Amino acid sequence: MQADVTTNTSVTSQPTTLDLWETARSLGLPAALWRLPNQRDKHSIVSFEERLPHVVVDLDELPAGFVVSRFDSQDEGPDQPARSLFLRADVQAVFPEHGPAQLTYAAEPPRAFRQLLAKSVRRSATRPNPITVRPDTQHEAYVASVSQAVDAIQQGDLRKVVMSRTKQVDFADLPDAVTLFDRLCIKYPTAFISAVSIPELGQIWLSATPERLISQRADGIFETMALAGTQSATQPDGTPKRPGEAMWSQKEIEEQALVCRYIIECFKKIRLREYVEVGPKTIVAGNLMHLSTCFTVDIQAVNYPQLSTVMLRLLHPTSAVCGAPRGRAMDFIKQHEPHDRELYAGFLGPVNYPMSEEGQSSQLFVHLRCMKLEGKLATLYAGAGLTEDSVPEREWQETELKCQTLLSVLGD
Ligand SMILES: C=C(O[C@@H]1C=C(C(=O)O)C=C[C@H]1O)C(=O)O
Repeated sequence: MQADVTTNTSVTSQPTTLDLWETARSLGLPAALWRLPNQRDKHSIVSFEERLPHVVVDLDELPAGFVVSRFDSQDEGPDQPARSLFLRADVQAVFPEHGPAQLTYAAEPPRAFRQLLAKSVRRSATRPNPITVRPDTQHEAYVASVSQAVDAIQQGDLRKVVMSRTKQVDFADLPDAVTLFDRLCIKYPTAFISAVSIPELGQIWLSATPERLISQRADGIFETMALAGTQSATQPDGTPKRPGEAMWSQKEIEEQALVCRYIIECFKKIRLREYVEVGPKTIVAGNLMHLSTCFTVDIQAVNYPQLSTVMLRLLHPTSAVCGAPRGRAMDFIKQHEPHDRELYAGFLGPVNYPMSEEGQSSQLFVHLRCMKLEGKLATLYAGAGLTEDSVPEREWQETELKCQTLLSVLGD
């Protein structure tokens, strides 16, 4: 059942995620709501800047906030560091699983803010909000572009390229992003779940991504991961597969190894050898399984305080979402994909944020298994990594499976 949001006038000193989200939305203010992998607390921030600044993501410079970056944020010029939208944490809120919400104001809110926030938002009796999935018109073109990519790879122009497609879904009524966010949190406990409202674009983005781009943890550990290779997490009879039961083909093993190599090349560029590499291992990401290798570095031990910022610039967009070599894969994507990826396959997450008692951390994720909401229309995005052994129809089926991650929480 889809919830309906109405405002009633009872005063609350205990705002919910929905109260804060709706207060921001009604004042045209940007907001982000997220839940980290394997955690239960939800976090939210509201920015009092109606138009978001574009910033260079420098973790030593930015104040606490939430960053959202386009897939092609590098395109401002070869020597320009990527620029990202930045939601400054003017209000920071943590919503523990049990116990009261804690709100902190870092700036003076607009006049109506506290007043509106004090009026709790109730979901009125839930009303069905059926969805209609628009018929796919992209199948033929997608399959043709996979064949072209395979030809280009076989001719040696490329080693790997990630081609994406979209799927559009109409809601009967305006969907409630917080209800969808809550459903994603329940269904995908190991994913990074987020909802980001960008009023100046008229968009809300929702995602349940399995892929960490970079983290700078409160304990001074840098983390990144190489994720690739995809298969269903269920047996043909519908029973869940255990990770140990996953069988990986040579194609998938090589595809993931390419992403690992790409990360190691980035470490090499900065002459960093002291990284710990664990994997590849099979991980479960909702309805899917992937191969994952985790890389960690002790930032203090290597005496490289800028490591996270430097690696972010080198890594994005990784060969897990773009391809290898990066420049040629990017050109191929621009030539062959009919849509603009916008924030899909970009990165997002909290930076310099007091996420736990241990201190601040920055946690950026690759924006996958995501959709853009514009009014009653949802656009879902999914891609597949192509190598010389790709079979076009199978790659299309892989994008269908990836769309299911979000699609499965949209209906009633
Ligand atoms: C491109 C996507 O996912 C990426 C591509 C994968 C693959 O090609 O197997 C697997 C995980 C992600 O790194 C997506 O979900 O849209």
